[in-house]
Amino acid sequence: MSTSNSTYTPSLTIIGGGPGGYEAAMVAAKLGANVTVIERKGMGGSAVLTDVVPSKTLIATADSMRRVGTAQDLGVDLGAGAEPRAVMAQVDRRILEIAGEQSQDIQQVLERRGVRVIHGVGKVVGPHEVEVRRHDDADGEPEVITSDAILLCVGASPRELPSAQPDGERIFNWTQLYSLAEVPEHMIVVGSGVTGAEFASAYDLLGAKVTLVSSRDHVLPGEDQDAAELLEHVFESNGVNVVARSRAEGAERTEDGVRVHLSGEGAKDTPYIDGSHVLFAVGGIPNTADLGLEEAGVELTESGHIKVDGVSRTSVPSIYAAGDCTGVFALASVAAMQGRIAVAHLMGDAVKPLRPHLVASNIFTSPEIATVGVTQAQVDSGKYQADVVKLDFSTNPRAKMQGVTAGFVKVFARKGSGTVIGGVVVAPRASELIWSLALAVTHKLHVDDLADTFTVYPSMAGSLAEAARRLHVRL
Ligand SMILES: Cc1cc2nc3c(=O)[nH]c(=O)nc-3n(C[C@H](O)[C@H](O)[C@H](O)COP(=O)(O)OP(=O)(O)OC[C@H]3O[C@@H](n4cnc5c(N)ncnc54)[C@H](O)[C@@H]3O)c2cc1C
Ligand SMILES: NC(=O)c1ccc[n+]([C@@H]2O[C@H](COP(=O)([O-])OP(=O)(O)OC[C@H]3O[C@@H](n4cnc5c(N)ncnc54)[C@H](O)[C@@H]3O)[C@@H](O)[C@H]2O)c1
Repeated sequence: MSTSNSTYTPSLTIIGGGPGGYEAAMVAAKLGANVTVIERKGMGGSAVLTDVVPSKTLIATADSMRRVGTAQDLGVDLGAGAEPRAVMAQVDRRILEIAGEQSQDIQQVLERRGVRVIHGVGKVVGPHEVEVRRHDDADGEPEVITSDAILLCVGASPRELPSAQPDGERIFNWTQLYSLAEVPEHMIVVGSGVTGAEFASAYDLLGAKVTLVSSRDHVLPGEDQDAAELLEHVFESNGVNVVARSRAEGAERTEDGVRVHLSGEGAKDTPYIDGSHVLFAVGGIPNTADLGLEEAGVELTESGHIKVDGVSRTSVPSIYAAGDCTGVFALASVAAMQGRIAVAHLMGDAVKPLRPHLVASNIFTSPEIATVGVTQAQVDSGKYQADVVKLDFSTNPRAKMQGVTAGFVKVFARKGSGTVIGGVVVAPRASELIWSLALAVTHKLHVDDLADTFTVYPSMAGSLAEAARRLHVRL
C-alpha cells in the first residue's frame, strides 16, 4: 500500500516514547499515518533520560580523564601538581542538560511532523483501544484512544534486590547516579554485565576506588572471551578489584557508607565489602505489568517480555511491540529497528524482518569493545565454519602514536568463500571502527573487498584491512 497516494490514513497509538516508540512515530508520520505517542517520563524514554545518554555522557568525561592522564606519556607537561579532577556537580549538570535537550529535540521533531504527544500513562483496554491518564489531568476521566494499531514500546526498569533497596544516596540503581556531589571514594559495582562493566570502567577513570562484584568467573559473560579477558587485565592494572564467583545478597547503610554482603565461592574469602557507595547493575525487568496485556490476549514469556515475531507482531494482530519489552536484544538501535519494522508492516511498506545476526553493538568501557555478526563462541561450537584472524593494535603505527597499548581487531570469514561474517574491535572509539565491518557483514562483502579498499595511513582502520588481507582465500 502506498500511503501517499491513498485516501485512507491509518492510525497508530504508541505507548512509550523511547527509541522504539519515537523512531516508529517519526517513520509512521512520514508515511502519512495519524500517530499518537503516550509517554510517562519524557520523550526519548529511558534511553535518553536515564540510560544511554546519561551513561555515555558520564563516560565521555571519564574518557577525557583517561586522555589527560596519559598525556604525559605523549610529552605533555601538565604543570607541577596539576592532577585532573572530575568536578561532579558540573559533570552531573552537563549530563542532565544534554539528556533534557535531547528529549526536547525529539518532542519538537515529532510535533513538527504532526505526531500527537501525550504526557501520561497508557494502558491497553482492547485490541484497538488505549486508555490514557494524562499527567496534567490526573483526576479527570481517562481518555480512550481508538486506532487501527497499537505499538507497545514500554521498555524495562532496573531489577532490584529486596534486601538492597536503592535510596539514591548510597545505594543506587543506574537511573539515580546523576546527583553525586563528589566522585565516590569507593564505588562497589554489583553485576559484571555490560552495564556494570561500563560503570566500573567510568568510575575508575573518574578517580574512584572500584570493586566489581561478578557472579561469574570473569567479567562480561557472553561477550567475546578475548575482549573480556583484555578488559579484566586493564581493570586489574588500573587497580579495579574484581571479586569473582560472588553474588550480592544485600546491602545496608553504615555510618559513613555501605556494606555489601556476598555469597558464593568468592565470598569464602570476602564475605562482605565496605565501600562509600554501591551501584546495583543486576539486569532489567520489562515494564509489562499493569498494562492490560493479559486481558487483551497479548502473550508474554515467562520473564514477562512480550512475544513478537520478526516483524514485531504480538499474538494480537492489531498490536505490535518493539524494544526492551520484547527481550529480543536490549539495545536502542534494535528497539528503533523493531519500531520501524512494525510501522513498515502496518503501512504495507517494504519490510525486512529483524536480522539479529547483523546487530552491531559496543560496550563503552576503556577500551571500548565493539562486535558484529558471528561470535567466537559460535565458531568454537561449530555452528559456523570460519577462518579467524586476530591482530593486536600493538603493531599499528597510529596506535603507537596515540599511546594505545591494549586492543585488537578480529575478523571472521566464512571458511572456503572468504565472506566476512563477523568481527570484534577492542580499542578507543571501537564504536566508530566497527561500522566498516558491520557494512561488510550486512552486505556479505568478501575479505578482498575490505583488503582492496583504501585506508588512510596511518590509521587504526589499517589493521582491519590487514586482517582482511591475511584472510585472503587463494583460488
Ligand atoms: C545504563 C544503560 C546504558 C545503556 N547504553 C546503551 C548504549 O550505549 N547503546 C544502546 O544501543 N543501548 C544501550 N542501553 C540499552 C537501551 O537503553 C535500551 O535498549 C533502550 O532504551 C530500549 O528502548 P525502548 O524504546 O525499548 O525503551 P525505553 O528507552 O526504556 O523507553 C520506554 C519508555 O516507555 C515509558 N513507559 C513505560 N510504560 C508506560 C506506560 N504505561 N505509559 C506511558 N509510558 C510508559 C517508560 O517510562 C520509558 O520512558 C543501555 C541500557 C542501560 C541500562
Ligand atoms: N553499551 C550498550 O549498548 C549497553 C550498555 C548497558 C546495557 N546494555 C544492554 O542492556 C542489557 C542488560 O545489561 P545489564 O548489564 O544491565 O544486565 P545483564 O542481565 O546482562 O547483567 C547483569 C549481571 O548481573 C549478574 N547478577 C545478577 N544478580 C546478581 C547479584 N545478586 N550479585 C552479583 N551479580 C549479579 C548477572 O549474573 C549478570 O551477569 C544488555 O544485554 C545490553 O544489551 C547495552
